[in-house]
Amino acid sequence: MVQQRFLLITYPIQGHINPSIQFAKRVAAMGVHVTFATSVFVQRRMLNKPTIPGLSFATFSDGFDDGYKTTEDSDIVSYMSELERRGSESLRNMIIAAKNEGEPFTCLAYTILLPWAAKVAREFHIPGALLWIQAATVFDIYYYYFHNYFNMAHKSSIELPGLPFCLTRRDIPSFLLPSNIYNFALPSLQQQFEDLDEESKPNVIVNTFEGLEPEALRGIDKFRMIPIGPLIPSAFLDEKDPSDTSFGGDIVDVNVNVDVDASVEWLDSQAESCVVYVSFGTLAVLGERQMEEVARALLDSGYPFLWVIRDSYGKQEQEQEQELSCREELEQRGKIVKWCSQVEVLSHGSVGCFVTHCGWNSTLESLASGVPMVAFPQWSDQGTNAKMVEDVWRTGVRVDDKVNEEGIVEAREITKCLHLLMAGSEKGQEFRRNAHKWKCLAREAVKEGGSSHSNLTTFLFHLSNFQHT
Ligand SMILES: O=c1ccn([C@@H]2O[C@H](COP(=O)(O)OP(=O)(O)O[C@H]3O[C@H](CO)[C@@H](O)[C@H](O)[C@H]3O)[C@@H](O)[C@H]2O)c(=O)[nH]1
Repeated sequence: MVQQRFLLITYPIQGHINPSIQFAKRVAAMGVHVTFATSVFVQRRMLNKPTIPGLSFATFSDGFDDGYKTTEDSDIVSYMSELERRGSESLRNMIIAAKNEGEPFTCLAYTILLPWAAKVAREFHIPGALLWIQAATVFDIYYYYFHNYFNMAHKSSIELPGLPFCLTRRDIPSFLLPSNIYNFALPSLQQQFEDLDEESKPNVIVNTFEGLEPEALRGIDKFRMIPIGPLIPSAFLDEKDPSDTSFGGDIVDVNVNVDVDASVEWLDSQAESCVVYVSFGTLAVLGERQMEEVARALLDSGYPFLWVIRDSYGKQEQEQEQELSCREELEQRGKIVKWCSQVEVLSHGSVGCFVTHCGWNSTLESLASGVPMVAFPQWSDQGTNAKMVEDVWRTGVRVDDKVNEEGIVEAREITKCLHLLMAGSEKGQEFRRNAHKWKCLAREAVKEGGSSHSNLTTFLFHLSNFQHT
């Protein structure tokens, strides 16, 4: 039997690192050797990288080994092309070196925004595998968009083949809307889909599970969609490995003193299901006015809260963090942190609901922990995820983002959503019951013999057969 060796490359941001590092750990636990590669800068800042048999780490330079500080779209566009140039070169070198050492890679797996990795895989005749770290539904929507099924410039809502619900503008990934102002993502995604079109039945490994998105997973015949999620540390899924309590890829600024235990210690002092947990992920930067409205809602609604307010990543050093006007009162009534172990927080018994931007990882982590959500999407795939949270899985309520012409969701709207989930209303109880149901189904999927576990085993088996033929 050929020893399987994966080279897994991931785009250097937290929302991509977490699921891919978890994928690496799962695959390594099945006897595959995995080399996990991402940028020099990000890997230097990763806290507690896992040390498990079969998993090793490699870096490549993206041209910003001392950090990358901008959120300007034009800069990101040039970053992406530099990443492609340097990343492809490094991948080639890694593949050649491994071959020369007699330990050649047998699969090159890559996450989204790195379509050039597929080209390198083809160049060396190594099977490539896309690890799609967003919802299967989002994959389908992009597929239909790039195959000219719809254009939101002329429509206010659409129905797509295989998807059992209608999508309005706010449910569509924001990059596909006429209002989109970012140019860095779409060309890369388009390239990805064009590359997949060249293959006859490409494998797409998806961070979801069968019960969660059955129609989307089967919607497009052209692909073999392989749901293997949720990709969450095993300890939070009741799996066999209780020692796996973190992703192991937290990208924390070494200059920021982060006490990750402080949040859990504070949660320990709170009553059951009474805390509102608030986080908008690792990229979104809420404007000053929006932050004030969230703060007002937390104070007005009266529930204890844990709120993650990160230092804004793109902020220049000379810029001051904007201080909230009611910061002192907030500190008295709840807890504000710069970072926490979100998976630990969500699995804590005192958390009653999650105010989330609906990044795909946060959405899955909340589902797998049985925590109902106030969906507060910002951009990218988050509107689609919010749609499913509210209307498909029915585990939460979405803020009405049409309430204010400036695009600000006002405090009273957020407060209304919080009361709906926290004050024992009939609808809130229904959402809580559903959240519990999805938690059980997520756990079923990943346990031995469950659908995600079996799918991953089968995928690895086919891959090793491929090498024999
Ligand atoms: O204090 C914190 C805050 C976040 N996290 C973790 O960071 C990850 C955040 O991922 P996600 O919820 O997906 O949000 P983003 O960081 O915003 O992710 C980006 O990448 C995702 C995957 O492609 C997309 O779904 C999002 O829209 C995009 O913004 C999750 O695993 C969280 O558990 C922590 O551990 N502690």
